[in-house]
Parts: sequence; structure tokens; C-alpha cells
Amino acid sequence: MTQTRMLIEERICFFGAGSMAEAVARGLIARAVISPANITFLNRSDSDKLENLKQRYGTAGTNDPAEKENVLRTSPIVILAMKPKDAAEALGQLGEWIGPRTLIVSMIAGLSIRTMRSLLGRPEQPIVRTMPNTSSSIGLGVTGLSYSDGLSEESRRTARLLFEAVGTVVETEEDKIDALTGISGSGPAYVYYMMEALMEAATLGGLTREQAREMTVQTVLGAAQMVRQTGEEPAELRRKVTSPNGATQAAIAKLDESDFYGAVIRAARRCSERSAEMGRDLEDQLPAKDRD
Ligand SMILES: NC(=O)C1=CN([C@@H]2O[C@H](COP(=O)(O)OP(=O)(O)OC[C@H]3O[C@@H](n4cnc5c(N)ncnc54)[C@H](OP(=O)(O)O)[C@@H]3O)[C@@H](O)[C@H]2O)C=CC1
Ligand SMILES: O=C(O)[C@@H]1CCC=N1
Repeated sequence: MTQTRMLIEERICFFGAGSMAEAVARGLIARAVISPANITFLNRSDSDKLENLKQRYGTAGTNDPAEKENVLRTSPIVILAMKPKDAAEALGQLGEWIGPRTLIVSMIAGLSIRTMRSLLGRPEQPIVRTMPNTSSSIGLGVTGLSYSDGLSEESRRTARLLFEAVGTVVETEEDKIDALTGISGSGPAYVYYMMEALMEAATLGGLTREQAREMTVQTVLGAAQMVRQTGEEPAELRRKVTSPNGATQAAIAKLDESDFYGAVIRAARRCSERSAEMGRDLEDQLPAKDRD
């Protein structure tokens, strides 16, 4: 039997096996970027989750400390996918096991490349800092990528392949990643919040839950596609919905009473700040000499 050649032939491991790790792995497998046999999930204790991933995707997984160490020592690519609060301890251990050429790809909000290198105790480690979002699980994610100094073109290509498999990619300087987190990293949650409110309004207006859901989904989908396909600005498309002195204008006036526009901007900004705060909390765990 001939083997299909994959875009990435190296083994990768997800250090953390939660929702973001699964979202990205699912996309990689669906797009045949990497064989499931080359993917290993590592977590702390949730054996059921590892078994579930194995059943659904055919991936390997372990939470046994000795096996985890072995996987981390031998994986050329390690994707960090634990929560920020768990990162300091995990990176401290990881630094003892990886080699100088192991490519570290972090999905951890707030954690800077500089802090990662210090936590690893490896000031030259090749690192890609990313900020994906959960829509990656259906191939419609958007991921911000920034690279450690001097990262090879081969490693950059690997990072692009990993995340282009699950959506679009935005390469940017590291100092923009917190801002990007406030837009695309957390953005799906703001859209879902708006959808929750629209669905509630629909049921209050007498529509069934099913009708409310379908109308809301199709409205959001249609509006996003209109922006993409027409190339028109959202403000111009909004103007076309808004008849003078009509119903939409009355609705927008209500949103303006609550400063909806300003609230969204403040929310995105606060998200970025919180991301940076989480990064500083991690930096504070470093010895004083390694802090900024
Ligand atoms: N959710 C989102 O929308 C996004 C999340 N992110 C980032 O992705 C990261 C993961 O988030 P998410 O997937 O939601 O988190 P989850 O809580 O779903 O998953 C975290 C995983 O990390 C594992 N873990 C924690 N500590 C260790 C350790 N020492 N060794 C091995 N595994 C460990 C947990 O294992 P166990 O269950 O066994 O304890 C669990 O599998 C975060 O840093 C977040 O900032 C980035 C973009 C978007
Ligand atoms: O809420 C969080 O911290 C992460 C970062 C982006 C989305 N979820």
C-alpha cells in the first residue's frame, strides 16, 4: 500500500490536551497535513480525554510521567497548550528535556518569547508564539504568529503549515499579539454573546428556540460573508440596511444609547491588557535577574 505523503512528516506533541490542542489537531488531521500516528497528546491526569482523542482521531497520548518525558525528549516540535497558570512549572521541566533545535510553538495567552526562554533556561531556543482561536476546529480559525529572533525559514514554514491547515494566518511582531488576542483570540466569545442576546430577543418576540437559533446563525454567517464577498466596508453595508427613519435606525439608536460601539472597543482593549497581565504574572515567577 502506498503511503500518502504528508506536508509535515515530523512528529509533533501537544503538551496539554484541552480544547485548543484538539481544535488544532482536528484541523491538521482533516487536511492531511500530518498523520495522526505522528501526533501525541500529553496531559496531567485526564486519561478519559486521551482515550477519547485516540478513539476519534487515532492519535497517541499519555499522562504517565516517564512516557511524557520520553515524548518531550524526542519530539522535534512541541506545542504548548496548557493554561497560563500551569505554564511556569511545565516549562521549567521541559527545558531539561528538549534539545537546542526543538521547535517550541506556544498557544499560551500572554506568555512572551523572552519569558518562555527564561522559564526553559534556554536563551536561544527557537520559538513561535501563536494566538489561534477555537474556530480552528472547523478550519475557519485565524492565528497570529510571531517568531523568535533568527528563527529559520524552515521553522517559519512549519508554523505556517500547522496553522494554515486550520484557517488563516497573520504574521506579526510580538508586541501586537496581545492586541490580536483582543480581536481574534477572544473575538468568537463576543460574537457568541451577541448571538445569545439575539436569540433571547427572538424568543421574547414569540419565535421558537429552533427558529431563533437558525435565524441568528444565518444572519451572522450572511453578514460576515457579505463583508468578505462584496469587499465593502461594514459601515457601508450597515448603511444599506438602515432606511432613513426606519426600523434599523431606531435599533441602532438604542445600541448607541448604551455605547455599543465603544463597549466593543473597550472590551477588546481590556482583553489585550488582561493578556499582558497574564504574561507579567508569568514573568514575575522568574528570578529577579531574568525579569524585564
Ligand atoms: N480556548 C481558547 O479559545 C483559546 C485558548 N488559548 C490558549 O490555549 C491554552 C489552552 O487553553 P484551553 O485548551 O482552553 O485549556 P484546557 O483547560 O481545555 O486544557 C488545558 C490542558 O493542559 C493540560 N495540562 C496542564 N498542565 C499540564 C502539565 N504540567 N503537563 C501536561 N499537561 C498539562 C491539562 O491536562 P489535565 O486536563 O489532565 O489537567 C489540559 O489537557 C491556554 O494557554 C490559552 O491561553 C489560545 C487561544 C484561544
Ligand atoms: O480567555 C483566554 O484567556 C484565552 C485567550 C484567548 C481565548 N481564550
